[in-house]
Amino acid sequence: MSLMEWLYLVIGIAVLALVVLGGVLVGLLPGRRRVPTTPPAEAPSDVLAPPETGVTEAEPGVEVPAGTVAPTLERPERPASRLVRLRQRLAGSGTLGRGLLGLLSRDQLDEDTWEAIEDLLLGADIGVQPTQELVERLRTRMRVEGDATADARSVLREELINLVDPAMDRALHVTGADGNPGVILVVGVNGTGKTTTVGKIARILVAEDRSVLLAAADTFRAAAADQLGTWGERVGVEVVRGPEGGDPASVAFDAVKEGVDRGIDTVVVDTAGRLQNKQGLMDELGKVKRVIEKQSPVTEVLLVLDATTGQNGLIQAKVFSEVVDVTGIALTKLDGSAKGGIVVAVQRQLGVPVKLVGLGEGPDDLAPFDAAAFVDALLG
Ligand SMILES: Nc1nc2c(ncn2[C@@H]2O[C@H](COP(=O)(O)OP(=O)(O)OP(=O)(O)O)[C@@H](O)[C@H]2O)c(=O)[nH]1
Repeated sequence: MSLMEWLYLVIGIAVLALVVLGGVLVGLLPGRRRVPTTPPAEAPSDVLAPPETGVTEAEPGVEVPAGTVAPTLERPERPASRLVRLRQRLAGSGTLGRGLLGLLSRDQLDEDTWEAIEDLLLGADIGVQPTQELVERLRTRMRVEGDATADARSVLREELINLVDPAMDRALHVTGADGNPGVILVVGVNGTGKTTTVGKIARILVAEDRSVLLAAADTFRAAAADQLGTWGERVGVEVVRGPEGGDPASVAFDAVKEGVDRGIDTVVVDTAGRLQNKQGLMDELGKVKRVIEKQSPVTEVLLVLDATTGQNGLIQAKVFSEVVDVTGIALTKLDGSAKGGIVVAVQRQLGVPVKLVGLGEGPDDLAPFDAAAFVDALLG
């Protein structure tokens, strides 16, 4: 190779080296790093993927605060079957029936037997007058229908049902006229189970798909309003209440007004039952009723009576029936009384039908009263 050829070769290699070196240097300059035109396939999905925290994805537009649990409302039992379910709760049920049947089935219905029958009836709190009437009817029928045909059980059943009076209107008047709410005014001596009964009535109405509002017009006892609040909460029923010691009539008025404005089906008003004097009670209950009726008529005045208080309870109940026009009786704690005859006595003395019976402390242990089902429970 000639000298000139060697020279060209060296120059060529030098130029090539310079080009390569220049390219490398340009590539290393800051701010000029090449951005790929196609982003890595995973990059966008990394941004949208839910964080791996185990939190459930929220629905768009729906806020779910952490730890929130939707309140579950209870579905109360429908009232139709309650008396049958509760029949074994009638304290001493069967004892009276078995005792009477045993005596009536004797071969000889002598005077001693009739006296024993009378004693049994009186002991069950049926009352003197109804006992005499019943014994008279039984005597006649057993004599006329004779030994051969008389079935002591069916005779006794029929006569007891007659005594309880199946013809009485026992429907609870819960519906108002002209689109107004029905208004149930609940009265009675404190401690008879009045507030509890108001709560149980609310459940009966809810079970029948009616809208309900409760009025805590027993402003005398603050706990009564709280108690009602708890009953209401369980079935989604609101309670209108006022300040402790406030005017009961004003609470009742507000509740019924709200009932009218909101198109509520039934407003149930709980009242205080202090019995310090008849005039005071008359003034208070009279005012409550008058004030309610500026909004809408009272459709039912329900007197709550404790079955375990016997004659004493009846005397107290009578005071209420003189003060306010009672249209029905709720007889509570019949499960704690062996004297089912009180049903007859109370109807006779007050002249109004027993419409509901309390047969326990459970929330659905209040049943519509039915004469035949009651007598069947008594007969066991
Ligand atoms: N065993 C039984 N207990 C009942 C019945 N009805 C109510 N009670 C109980 O009687 C107690 C008194 O009931 P309350 O409703 O607080 O009495 P109240 O008459 O409202 O008293 P005030 O609110 O002061 O008027 C409570 O322990 C009730 O659970 C029932 O039918 N059977």
